[in-house]
Amino acid sequence: MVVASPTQIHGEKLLAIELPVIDLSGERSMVSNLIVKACEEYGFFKVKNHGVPHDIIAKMENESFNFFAKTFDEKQKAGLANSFGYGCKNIGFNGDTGEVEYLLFNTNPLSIAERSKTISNDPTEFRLNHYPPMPILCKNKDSSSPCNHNKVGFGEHSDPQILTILRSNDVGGLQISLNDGAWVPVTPDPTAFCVNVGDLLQAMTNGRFVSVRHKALTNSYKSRMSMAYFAAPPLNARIAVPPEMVTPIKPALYRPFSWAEFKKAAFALRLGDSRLGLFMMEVDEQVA
Ligand SMILES: O=C(O)CCC(=O)C(=O)O
Ligand SMILES: [Fe+2]
Repeated sequence: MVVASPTQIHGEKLLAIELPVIDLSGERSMVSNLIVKACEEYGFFKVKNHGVPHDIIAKMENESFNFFAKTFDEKQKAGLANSFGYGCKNIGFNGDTGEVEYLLFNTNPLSIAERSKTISNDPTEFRLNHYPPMPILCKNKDSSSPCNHNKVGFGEHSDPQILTILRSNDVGGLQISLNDGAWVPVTPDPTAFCVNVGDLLQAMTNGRFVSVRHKALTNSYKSRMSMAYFAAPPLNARIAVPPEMVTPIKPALYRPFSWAEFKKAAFALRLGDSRLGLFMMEVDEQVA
């Protein structure tokens, strides 16, 4: 790991470190060990050699840009961003906003495959995020360097599901948060996928894997396009830690809950709120 000293920008600590990149074509047990280590250390890693053909990804990116280039009225025909639809600047239903527009899909079992109905009654979600460039007038007119401030596109949050797989074009903006409050910018790599642990996986591993907090910033010169697939269980799935992960030194942190219960709680909170906090055991309830 390359450790750099943090820089301070607008009162925030930025840290340039190399985040784990895992080659999925490697030997299986070695790949598993690297994934576990990355999930414990960061709740985040990139994968290369994932096997998804480049032309399919390029076609999706192209279609995404075509969609977002349409007029606002046209885009609104996709409907409101409920389980499927178009959203602009508003994120969720509790007043969170950002410089982002997005298209949300339910990966509908009917259109994907009849068969998936048998394994899920809560189709997982898929989301396209478009962060248009946000030009900002330079206050310092004498400055010869280009003005490149960043605005918040998607505010700080953790993903509620089990796992997120995200791919972006070659424009940066994604940052992940480390425990000490420092932010690590994720170098964009259109050939790789970013994988991050969500809240459910943190609960299922008794806090061993971290649901990483992250955000996306805009820049003043180029659009960022990201595609995220959120893997979630069926609504009635019971989220609980396997008994072997509970020990006297590491007692159960969360009470068991269903994904439906968790989703309901998440909808009532703001983007940046900690949802898992609502499901934490009281200290006197924590039994090994
Ligand atoms: O666009 C990005 O890089 C982050 C998007 C994100 O965090 C999300 O859609 O949950
Ligand atoms: Fe996210």
